[in-house]
Amino acid sequence: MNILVINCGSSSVKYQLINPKQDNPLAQGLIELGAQTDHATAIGQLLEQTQDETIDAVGHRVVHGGDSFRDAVIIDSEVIAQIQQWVPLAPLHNPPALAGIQAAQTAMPDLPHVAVFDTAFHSTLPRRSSHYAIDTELAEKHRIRRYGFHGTSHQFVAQEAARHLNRPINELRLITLHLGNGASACAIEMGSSTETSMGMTPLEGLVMGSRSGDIGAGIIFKLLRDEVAGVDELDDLLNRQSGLKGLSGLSGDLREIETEAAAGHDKARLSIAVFAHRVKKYIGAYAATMGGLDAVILTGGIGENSASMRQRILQRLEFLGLQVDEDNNQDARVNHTDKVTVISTPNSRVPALVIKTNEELMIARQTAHLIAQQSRLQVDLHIPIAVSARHLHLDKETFAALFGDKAEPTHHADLSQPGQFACKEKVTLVGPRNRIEGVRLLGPLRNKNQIEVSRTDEYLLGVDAPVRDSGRVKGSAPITLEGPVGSVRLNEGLICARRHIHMHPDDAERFGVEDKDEVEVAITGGPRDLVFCDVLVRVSHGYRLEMHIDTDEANAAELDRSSQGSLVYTDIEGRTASLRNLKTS
Ligand SMILES: Nc1ncnc2c1ncn2[C@@H]1O[C@H](COP(=O)(O)OP(=O)(O)O)[C@@H](O)[C@H]1O
Ligand SMILES: CC(=O)OP(=O)(O)O
Ligand SMILES: [Mg+2]
Repeated sequence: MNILVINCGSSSVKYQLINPKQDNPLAQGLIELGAQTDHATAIGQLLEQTQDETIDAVGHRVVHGGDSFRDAVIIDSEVIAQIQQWVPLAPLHNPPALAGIQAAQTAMPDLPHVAVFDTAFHSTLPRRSSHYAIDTELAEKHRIRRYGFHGTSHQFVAQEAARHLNRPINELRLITLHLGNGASACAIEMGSSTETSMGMTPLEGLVMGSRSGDIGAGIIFKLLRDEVAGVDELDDLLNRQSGLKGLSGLSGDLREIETEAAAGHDKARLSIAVFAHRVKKYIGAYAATMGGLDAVILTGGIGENSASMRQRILQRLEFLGLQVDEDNNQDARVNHTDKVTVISTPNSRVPALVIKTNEELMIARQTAHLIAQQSRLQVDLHIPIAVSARHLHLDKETFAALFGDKAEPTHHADLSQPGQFACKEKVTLVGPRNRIEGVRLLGPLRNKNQIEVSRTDEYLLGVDAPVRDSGRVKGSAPITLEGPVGSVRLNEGLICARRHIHMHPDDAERFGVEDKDEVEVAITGGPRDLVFCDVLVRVSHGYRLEMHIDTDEANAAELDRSSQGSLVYTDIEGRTASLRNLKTS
């Protein structure tokens, strides 16, 4: 699937055509806007430049989605109206995004268009970090709270860092520093944003190219009262004439400032010092709010490219367990193929990583995921559910000991999985506390004994058997079996079977899952609906679509024999999407 990703700014339209399964884009470009080139003209040019490739969907970067969106959405008129609402809080970013969406929808009316929001990743901010300390009713009425931005980038580099460190993201406390023209820091605990330096608008927090970042609110009153500037002038002053640009008096481009600083320009030096100091301050703050730190990640044009700025930011953080290797820092180079470089010493307890961000790839992934999910909605997602009562599989030797040397398993009834059948033979399970009689054998015989009971059965028997995938009986619970001819004491073999779904490869393709995936299945439409998590998918040409659960699980959901569930998809990055739709019947 090829996704056209559009990032519309006030002065340019940036685009990339991406196959989300590949690191490098199929095409990319930047079209300057001007007197002759409005958004519609730019989109026209962009389509000419990509005409050799197919486009399956369009992903748009939208900076401010406020609290209206927690995830990417397919754009419709309602979504556009919502984005419009947040224009006053992102005057630099949302109007060009809306103009871009409108132009792209006009030019490509038959394609799905998806909005991916900078704010979405920060929808997990806890109350303590999203609230400003002002009157809560006033804040609520005017939707004044901290939303945070650059979420796509923070999330992308956090995932890359976890992959590089070979640690599950839900074990990590990360600080990600997106340092570009806009700059923000983020504290990420267990994969979720818990603090970030931008607030209600992208003006807050770190020093930026032309934005002031944090300043005392009193400064604004003073400038207004002294009539130094009106409201619009102040807006321009803080958004466009401050930050590195305001401090240095030169420009917002760090490269130029670094050149001048090296030549002795005092204000250029000051601007670098203030920038680095502010970032360091946030690192300390976030290490404290998270109660520790497992890695620091630098990204964005400055984070990826300026070794001297990285050095200033990270020096003297040994007390946090972070020690920079200056040679590695100087040599660090990242690109879309070699995304990650470690710049800390081997002994540094907290690694420091430079990571090439890729907001466009992240937008393409989320767009593709949403489109795939939509198309799955069109297909039949029902899964028949079979409730397994307690039963057992035996090996030849145990069968002979229980039923006699000459005996063979006798066919009673076919089971739904091809080749499997229920036998006439039954045994008694003997536990330390109680016996359970009449437990049916399933055929054909196997090479390992496996006795599958429910938790309730375990309590009755007085044993504690592990939850296991079928076939994994090593180290499982012991049990005694009694048959008509003899009894056998097994040292292992008793399990509580892990819930699973048998699928033919065609089903797996239709559901978009693979062998050994873990999925969730929602049971809806009944009197005791629930979602089964940790359901194992087992794919084989020999299987027929069916979910197997035990009697306890079926009772908990008040299921009868003809019940069906529906898959709740687990997406590429392991978060759960809300596709729990269909009902049992
Ligand atoms: N080699 C470099 N050395 C220092 N700064 C750099 C270098 N390359 C890019 N930058 C800085 O990165 C910033 C732009 O970051 P970028 O992430 O591209 O911006 P945007 O937020 O517009 O996407 C500018 O301040 C630029 O000076
Ligand atoms: C939110 C924001 O500041 O974005 P950018 O860095 O693209 O200006
Ligand atoms: Mg940026």
